[in-house]
Amino acid sequence: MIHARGLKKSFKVKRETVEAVRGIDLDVDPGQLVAFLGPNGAGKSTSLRMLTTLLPPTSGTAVVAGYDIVKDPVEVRRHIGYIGQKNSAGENFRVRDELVTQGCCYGLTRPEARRRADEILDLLSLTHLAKRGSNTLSGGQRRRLDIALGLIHQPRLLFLDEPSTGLDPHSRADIWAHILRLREEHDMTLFLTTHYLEEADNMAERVIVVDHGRVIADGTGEQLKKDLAGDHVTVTLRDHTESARAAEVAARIASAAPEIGADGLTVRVRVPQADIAMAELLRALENADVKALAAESTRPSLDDVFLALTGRSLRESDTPGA
Ligand SMILES: Nc1ncnc2c1ncn2[C@@H]1O[C@H](COP(=O)(O)OP(=O)(O)OP(=O)(O)O)[C@@H](O)[C@H]1O
Repeated sequence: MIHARGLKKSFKVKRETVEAVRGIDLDVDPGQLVAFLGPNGAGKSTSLRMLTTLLPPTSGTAVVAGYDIVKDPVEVRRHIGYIGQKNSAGENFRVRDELVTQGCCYGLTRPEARRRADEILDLLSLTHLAKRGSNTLSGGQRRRLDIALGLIHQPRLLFLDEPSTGLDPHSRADIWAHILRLREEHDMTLFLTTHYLEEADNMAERVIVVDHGRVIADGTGEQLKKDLAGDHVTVTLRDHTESARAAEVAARIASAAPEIGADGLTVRVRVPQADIAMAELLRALENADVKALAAESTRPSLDDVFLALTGRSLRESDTPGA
């Protein structure tokens, strides 16, 4: 559904060149739900805008929904939906009229556009709001209308740029319920950007992490966490003089060298499976006469994956892509 090779985009800003996207290779199969995750300025929107033909690439190629983004941009646009960060709905139209107008813009006859508008209103639970002005909708309702507008021509591939940003938790959950429904009931391919780690982790079957305009990780959330961050067990010791011995014991079950805390009272060790390893470690410490006061096991998050890859936390990262 998406095949990109060496996709690059740089912008000239005064005398400087901003390398927003530095060479992205990508293959997305039909039906996948892909989250494109990265800190502010990583190049997510620029990549999306190239794939949706809104921006020409500086170099590289991409075939999207079967058409080349440079040679056949009109065909690409006919076969995809794109929901940008800004509201696409106008201020002064009624919800259903807006959808019908959009349908006509895509070449549907007025009766076809009306029929399609009604289907989509139902799909996005907007039927009861059909006659409302779009400027009277709540943030979540308006976002659903944006998605509806992107679906009027029945694309099989939908790009969403930060679909849930700026919404309250309830509306975010609601948007996600609708996104998942689109995928399940209509077999759509969904490619979305987000910087909400939990959303990417819980909802997407594939997470692509970008940083500084490059893909730095690609896989299921579980795979990335297992391969790149791993489970950890942290033991708090009674006596800091025992930390070296505790680390020695911990090293026997570790998948990486144990870390001793600055105060010498904690030993943190990466393990293949935290629940099994914790019991094993406590037993081994007891056998070695090392007294443990407490033990805690932690499963990694996607933020730990990002930290392992870049040395920075994704939650706090706000670095420009250049
Ligand atoms: N039109 C432009 N002119 C100059 N620089 C730009 C332009 N558009 C984007 N950039 C720069 O390119 C880099 C990537 O921006 P982009 O918007 O793609 O990042 P992003 O990952 O989508 O960030 P965010 O999560 O904040 O939306 C940033 O450094 C940005 O300032």
